[in-house]
Amino acid sequence: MTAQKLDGTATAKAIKGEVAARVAALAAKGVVPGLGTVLVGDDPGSRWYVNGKHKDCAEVGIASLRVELPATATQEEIEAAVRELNADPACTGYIVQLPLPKGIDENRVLGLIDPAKDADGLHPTNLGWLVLGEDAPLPCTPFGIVELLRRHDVPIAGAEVVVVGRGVTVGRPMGLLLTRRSENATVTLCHTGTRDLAAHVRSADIVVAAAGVPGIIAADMVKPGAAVLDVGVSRVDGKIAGDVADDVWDVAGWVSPNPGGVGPMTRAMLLANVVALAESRA
Ligand SMILES: Nc1nc(=O)c2c([nH]1)NC[C@@H]1CN(c3ccc(C(=O)N[C@@H](CCC(=O)O)C(=O)O)cc3)C=[N+]21
Repeated sequence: MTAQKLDGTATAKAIKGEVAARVAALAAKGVVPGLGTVLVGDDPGSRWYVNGKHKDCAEVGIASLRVELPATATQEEIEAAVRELNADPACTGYIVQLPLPKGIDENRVLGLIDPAKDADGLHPTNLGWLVLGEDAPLPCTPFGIVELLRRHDVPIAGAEVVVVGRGVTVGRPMGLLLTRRSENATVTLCHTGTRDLAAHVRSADIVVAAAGVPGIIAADMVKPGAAVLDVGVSRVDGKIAGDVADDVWDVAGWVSPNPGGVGPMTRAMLLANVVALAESRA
């Protein structure tokens, strides 16, 4: 094991400390930020994530509001929950836990979130602000990946980055974020239609693996010394399997473990987004 660990657990803890200090400064002005969550159905994984978010809030002094709907909830019922949080002054920002049950129009629900309360940064308006280079809540996972790299002094400016996966929560916004002037990376966005994935990955100084295919990034695809971020979350025999094969640690310069890498950073940036929304309103 030669690669250095991109320690998401420790970095998230540091960020939570910074968020707690910002929450305390807001409290001095009489402002208590509140994070809302909308959980539909009883998927144990989703429930586990949402519980974690409320635990994180308690740790840093953010109030939390929990909305739960049964798996049988209709489009109208979910939309009503969103409207209620939009109107609730105690709710600074909120998330609708994805995925929503089959048959629900997810994009319609996301589109109804007040962009000024979009803790996930996934509202079309906020994705648009990202394209335009204006300040707005950032999608938590890409935001967390940038912070994880920065705080481990991995050079980003001028780096060749290969992102594997074009999903809306990770891959697509990751490319937008890293190509901003402030990050200045060169990004190649690979996906299932990419003809020669290995050739692309081999040229990368930074690899963001968000395909959701266990072990898709093999050691012989990685440039020696590269930074490899493992975003994939698959379950194999009840255990979390990332997109990055174990022997990549022998070749890479940095690797984010999974668990303990990008996941805790995603959670920390959600808190950072909520406190930033509260600050901009205070
Ligand atoms: N609206 C919405 N926003 C999200 O941010 C969102 C979502 N929906 N749906 C599901 C995905 C998944 N996600 C994770 C967050 C933290 C960990 C995490 O902290 N994992 C730990 C432990 C993993 C374990 O042991 O199960 C780790 O990586 O160390 C993982 C996955 C957020 N998501």
